[in-house]
Formats: sequence, structure tokens, C-alpha cells
Amino acid sequence: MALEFHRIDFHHSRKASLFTGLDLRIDNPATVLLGPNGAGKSTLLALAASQLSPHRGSVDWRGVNPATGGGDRAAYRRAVAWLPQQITPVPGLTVREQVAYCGWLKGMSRTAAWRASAVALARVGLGELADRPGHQLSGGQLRRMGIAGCLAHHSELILMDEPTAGLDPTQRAVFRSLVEELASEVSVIVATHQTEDLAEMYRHVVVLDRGQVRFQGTTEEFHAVAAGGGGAGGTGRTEGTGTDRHGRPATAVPGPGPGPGAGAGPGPVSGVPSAEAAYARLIERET
Ligand SMILES: Nc1ncnc2c1ncn2[C@@H]1O[C@H](COP(=O)(O)OP(=O)(O)OP(=O)(O)O)[C@@H](O)[C@H]1O
Repeated sequence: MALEFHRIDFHHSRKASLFTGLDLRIDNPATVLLGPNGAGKSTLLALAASQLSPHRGSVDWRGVNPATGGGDRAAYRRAVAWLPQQITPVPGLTVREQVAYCGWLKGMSRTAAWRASAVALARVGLGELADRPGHQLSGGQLRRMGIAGCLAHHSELILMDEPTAGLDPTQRAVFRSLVEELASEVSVIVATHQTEDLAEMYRHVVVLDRGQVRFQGTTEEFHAVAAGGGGAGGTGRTEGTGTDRHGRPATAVPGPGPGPGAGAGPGPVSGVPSAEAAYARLIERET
């Protein structure tokens, strides 16, 4: 990968600015995007999926900018797939037809899309349900069908918005192993509130709050925050966590004011630090 946001300004209509000069580079193939309600996760994914356009700044994937024109938008949309929170099956289509339709929409021939749909459905464990009407699928099956649609047209990056919301533990486990497998072939960025499976599923964490990146680093660094490392409420960048391969602080957290993590280095990861605790520290509000 890399997915890059350059100096993004964005606000929803009649709303105050959500992103102002947002710079973010995500170059890990398995990244989770965390943040409280309204932090801007879905909006960031919609910008990344080119469903929304920034008012200023640009987004690119591997150097392709969907706003450039001249075929770049189509190329971008073929490479970057988006799985929104709600997957609504097209009435009257079978599961396989829905998946083939995704491939066709992205420019594949009917024959190629039809063939690819069978492979993709087998990949997500829905081969046996291929002839069933889409509207008969459960919530977890619908999300897997959505992923099959992304795989059918050979996406390079899949953006998933709350893919495990409302799933029971069994379906969550199925989804978890699917994402683990997928991350070896395609890049995935998942926005979620579920932090319990974090370390097993993702290598990289980005925390957003009120349109700002509050943390970016590895899952280990994220857990170090729970174990006493800097982050929440810090007065400046957290020291001592090293830099990423682009030379930026791995936990770049320009904090809102003095807080419990101010000036602290990363604590030792002793026992099993809780992702919930790290998350709570990072989104702690100034009182
Ligand atoms: N279509 C829209 N029109 C107007 N405002 C919107 C729209 N979509 C989102 N917003 C606002 O933008 C802000 C960010 O919303 P967004 O859905 O991106 O956050 P989120 O982090 O995904 O939240 P959640 O975890 O609740 O899904 C919120 O203040 C929200 O009310």
C-alpha cells in the first residue's frame, strides 16, 4: 500500500468543519480505525472510497488520485473497494448474481464477472448459498457477500465500515478469520468500535477523535498506551515510542492539554494490557 490523505479539509453540508488540513498515510495492510461516535471514521472511509470529495486536499492510493480525471477515477475505484455499514441486497438477484454485478460495475465483462463471482463466494465460504436470493442472507452472510463482491473485481484495498456490528460471537469469529486470511492478499482498513480482537486481526491502529488523528502506530504501541505509555491528554508528541519507517513519531499525538500521559514514555507491556484501556486513554476529553 499506501493510502494517503493530503491536507484534507472537509465538512458535511451545513455542518462545522470535520477535517482541517488532515494529513494521514496508512501503509500497513491490516489497519484498524478506532474512535468514538462522530469522530469521523465513516467520513474518512467515504473520502478514501471517493464516495465523498474533499473540499481541499487530495486522497491517493499508490499514487492514483481519483480527482485527477483521465481514467484515474475508474482505476482508483477498481482498486479501492468500500463495504459500507449497511449492505442492501439488490432485490431479485441471487447471491452469485449480486457478486457478479459488483465485478461488472467495476468494468469486468459479464463472463469474467460471472466466473470471478464463483471463486470469490467460495473464498468467503458462501459457495453453497450462491443461488439463494440475497435478501435471505443473515447480517454476517451479507457482509461476507459484500467482501466477495470486492474480491470479484480484484480490489487491492478493502475499506470496511463497522463490519462486525450486530454480529453474534460465532459470526464475528468467522469474519475475524476471513479478515486475517485476506490481509495476506489485499489491504484492509476497518473502522470499528470492537477492540477485543484487535491484536489478532490488525497490525496497525489509527485513532480518530473529532476529526483529528490522536494516535497512529502498531498494535503493540497501542497496547503500550494502556500499560502506562504516553498519549491521552499529552501536551505534545509522545516521546520514546520510536518512529515509523517514514521517520514520523509512531504515536504522533498532539494532545489537547496536560493529562495522565503527559511526558511519559511507553510503559512496559506487562500482563495483557487492555485495548479498551488504551482506547479510553487516547480519547479522554479535556475537562
Ligand atoms: N451525511 C451527513 N450529513 C451531515 N452530517 C454528517 C453526515 N454524515 C456524518 N455527519 C456528521 O459528521 C461527523 C462525523 O460522522 P461520522 O459518521 O464520520 O463519524 P463516525 O466516527 O463514523 O461515527 P460512528 O462511530 O457513530 O459511526 C458527525 O458529527 C456526524 O454527525
